[in-house]
Amino acid sequence: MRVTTAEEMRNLDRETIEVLGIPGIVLMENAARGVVSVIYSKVKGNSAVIVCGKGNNGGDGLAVARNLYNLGYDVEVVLTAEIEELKGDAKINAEVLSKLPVPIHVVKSESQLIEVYSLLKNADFIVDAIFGTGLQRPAEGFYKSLIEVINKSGKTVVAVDIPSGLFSDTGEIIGTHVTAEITVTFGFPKIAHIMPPACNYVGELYVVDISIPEDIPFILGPERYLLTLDEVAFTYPERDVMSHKYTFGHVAVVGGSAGKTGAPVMAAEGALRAGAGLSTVIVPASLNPIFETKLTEVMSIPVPDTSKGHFGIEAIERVSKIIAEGKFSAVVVGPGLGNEPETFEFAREFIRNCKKPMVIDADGINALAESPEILKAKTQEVIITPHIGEFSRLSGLSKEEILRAPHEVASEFAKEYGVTVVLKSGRTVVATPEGKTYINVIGNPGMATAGTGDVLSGVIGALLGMGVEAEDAAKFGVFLHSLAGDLAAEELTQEALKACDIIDFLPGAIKRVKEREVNPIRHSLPFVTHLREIVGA
Ligand SMILES: NC(=O)C1=CN([C@@H]2O[C@H](COP(=O)(O)OP(=O)(O)OC[C@H]3O[C@@H](n4cnc5c(N)ncnc54)[C@H](O)[C@@H]3O)[C@@H](O)[C@H]2O)[C@@H](O)CC1
Ligand SMILES: [K+]
Repeated sequence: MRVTTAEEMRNLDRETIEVLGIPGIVLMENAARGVVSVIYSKVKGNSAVIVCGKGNNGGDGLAVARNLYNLGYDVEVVLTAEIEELKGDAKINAEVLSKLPVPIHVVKSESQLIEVYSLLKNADFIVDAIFGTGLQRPAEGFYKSLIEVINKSGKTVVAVDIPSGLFSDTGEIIGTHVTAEITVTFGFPKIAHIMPPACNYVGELYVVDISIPEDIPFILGPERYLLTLDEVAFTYPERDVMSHKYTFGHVAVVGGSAGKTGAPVMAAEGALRAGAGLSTVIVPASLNPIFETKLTEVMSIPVPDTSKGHFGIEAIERVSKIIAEGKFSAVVVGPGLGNEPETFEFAREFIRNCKKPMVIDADGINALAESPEILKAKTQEVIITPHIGEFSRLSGLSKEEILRAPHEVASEFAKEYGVTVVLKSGRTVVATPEGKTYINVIGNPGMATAGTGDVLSGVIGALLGMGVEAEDAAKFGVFLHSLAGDLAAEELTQEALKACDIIDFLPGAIKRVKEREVNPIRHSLPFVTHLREIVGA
């Protein structure tokens, strides 16, 4: 499913009305009835105050008021303009409502906010329809105070489209805004619904199909999607009776250094659990006895090292030869490599030489920071999996610049360097060399613990090793890893979760993904859908 900006949504609304010929008032009614159906099934109480602004978001609110009234709710409306000042569909809805016994309090000045506060205090819940996608600047003066009064009331707030004061196009907070328990949005989620910190104030997100088709070719602008199971094009291959281990690929993990022997092990075991037929770690020889002790199914190939327990330049030729001549179908380079200058030189040269599909992670990425152009010369499938700090070193952007719009910076980098980027954070973004982005909304903060990135690199490596294209391997790998993290947290708590648990819960995640029925009807989501249902996890 698309994730849109306010302008893209306006274009979609306009085209649906003008080209398809669905009247705006129908879209507004669909929107309002979607909000009401969420209220009906999710919100306790039967008295509501609907706070309406003077644009179409307010128009939605007025239609919500009528629909709630029709269901028997006790409804009062606060409207920030005279009915005569409204326009178009919002005005029609205000005129209709004014003929019903629903009190409409016109409130335009701060002095009236005491009265508003007592109205709110007497209601069971509030519907916030002050601003939607039309917010142009931070809420100030009267509007700022109105929003503060809503927040101070302590009542359950259902936001229409977006909590008023949040700006649709960014996860950044631009000013005072409503904090909602539930947000019901229309058509498609907006960036603010998905990206932090704004998404923290949205509450439970529902998306209503208001009759705007997803595939209208006239949405220009960057292709930005939620990472949903439907977007994940990959399905595991059937395991034929005559399958053998090489049928499912052989992943090589190049990494490890003194003090960091766990990282390649987690990557290699993650790869096996994600379905790889074979998995081998290629490690500094002086550490090999440790690997031999730790590993059971995973094999190890020791390579002469600096004798201080990390790879140096003398290992370049040997490792390159092992990879070139071995039956490896994918390579993961980076887990636990360490950051010695000679190790970085090893990593750069190895990456330059390697012709197999590869995942570059951790210190493999740090090694590229001084010469990222190495990536441009790669012709095979390449996926880089930086966290924010690694991406900052690689791209030269500050962490603040990255966090402002991770989907945009990841997309720019992927296009410029021709690689698939998995930019890891609480909202991991997969960006393709064509510039498409997929934002992951599953997973949990319990996964912010050492080693989870190593597991992810192994999972993605396994998929690449099965011959899956980089984009699908990255998307499916991120999805599966997050789902395993959620299943692990459910059983073990977020606090206790550690990286190896994700490996242990991969089987459950694979089972869930395989069990999910693929519905033959495209976009066959119900009329009103919770974010989690959309994602399919
Ligand atoms: N046909 C459509 O376009 C549809 C629109 N829908 C609703 O319409 C909304 C968008 O409506 P609008 O474009 O009318 O915009 P909004 O209703 O979001 O708000 C715009 C109004 O607030 C004013 N405004 C903006 N920022 C302000 C600020 N900081 N301080 C004070 N005033 C400010 C604007 O001048 C305008 O009057 C969507 O969020 C959605 O709720 C839905 O009804 C579905 C169909
Ligand atoms: K709103």
